Amino acid sequence: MTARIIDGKALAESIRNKVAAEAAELKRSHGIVPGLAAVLVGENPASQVYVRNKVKQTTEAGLASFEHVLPAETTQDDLLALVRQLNADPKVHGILVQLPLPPQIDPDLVIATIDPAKDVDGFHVENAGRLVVGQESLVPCTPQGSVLLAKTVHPDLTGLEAVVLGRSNIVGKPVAQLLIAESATVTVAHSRTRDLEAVCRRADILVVAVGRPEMVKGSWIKPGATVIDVGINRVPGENGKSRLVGDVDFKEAMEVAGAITPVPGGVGPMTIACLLANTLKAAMVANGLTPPSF
Ligand SMILES: NC(=O)C1=CN([C@@H]2O[C@H](COP(=O)(O)OP(=O)(O)OC[C@H]3O[C@@H](n4cnc5c(N)ncnc54)[C@H](OP(=O)(O)O)[C@@H]3O)[C@@H](O)[C@H]2O)C=CC1
Ligand SMILES: Nc1nc(=O)c2c([nH]1)NC[C@@H]1CN(c3ccc(C(=O)N[C@@H](CCC(=O)O)C(=O)O)cc3)C=[N+]21
Repeated sequence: MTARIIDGKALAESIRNKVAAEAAELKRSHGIVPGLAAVLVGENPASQVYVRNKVKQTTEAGLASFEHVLPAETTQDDLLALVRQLNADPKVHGILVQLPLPPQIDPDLVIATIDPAKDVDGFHVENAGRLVVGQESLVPCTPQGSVLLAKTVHPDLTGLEAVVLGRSNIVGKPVAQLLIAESATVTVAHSRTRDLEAVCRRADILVVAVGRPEMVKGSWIKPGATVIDVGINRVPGENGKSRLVGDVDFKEAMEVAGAITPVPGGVGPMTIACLLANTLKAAMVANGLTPPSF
């Protein structure tokens, strides 16, 4: 069997087009341009790819993009001062502080300082808590994108066996919460899980976010399962160049899975599309308007 490849690029493009149309209408009817401020501290190579794609797609969707690139030595106080300034800026509806941050800065404190209404990453405890209890919130982008991709294969996830490999606050845990909300039966596996391979093999939907290049092999996958590969890993490629691979061994998985997201072209583009959708949503809610669903 050869798995169907889930086209994250195409779905992301359709979401971005919808954001662009809604943003144009918002500008025409209310004179509001949703603004996204992104803060990058230091020079993490993975983060730079993200920033580059993000700025381009933000402006293409008709949103305003405010980039703040700070040196790696930036103090925590200086970063917190910038976050407070962005909280107070009426042109800024969404704030994203790129993670990871350099060691002198406490990421929890930075996230806690972001106005929850502008927290388009959905990392603030207020948004994380709202997601858990099922209240309206800004939902983390990568988890939102991952579940939207799974739903292209299974529009109704009710009763399906879902395994999430990884329990980080930014990916694994919110993915699990979204799958619970979709009425899947959810198992969260991590580095202390016993017999990981057997746990993964139970999954109808396997979402992998471990940050280990090609760790999940074909033998870990139930025949016909849907595999959502969140991993973005840069590994040495041919003639000195690097290439991107996921956390799943794509070649092996293709032989077993029913459907799989590629890397690149899977979850990555969806993360950015959902970020733009969250920024539009934040701008509309800030102005007392009802945002569309995506
Ligand atoms: N596509 C996108 O837009 C995005 C992609 N990513 C990618 O997703 C991946 C995960 O990111 P993130 O959640 O931030 O990573 P973290 O490092 O924060 O979390 C990794 C999780 O995987 C678990 N884990 C690590 N090694 C193993 C192992 N050998 N066996 C079982 N479990 C293991 C850890 O377990 P434990 O908790 O026990 O330590 C942890 O829960 C990365 O490749 C990252 O680059 C991230 C964000 C966005
Ligand atoms: N506060 C915060 N929020 C994040 O969401 C966040 C973060 N920090 N730090 C870094 C990670 C990583 N991340 C990516 C998003 C999109 C692509 C992406 O667009 N990937 C494309 C293109 C890759 C390429 O250009 O080759 C793809 O997979 O097809 C990659 C990586 C978001 N992250």
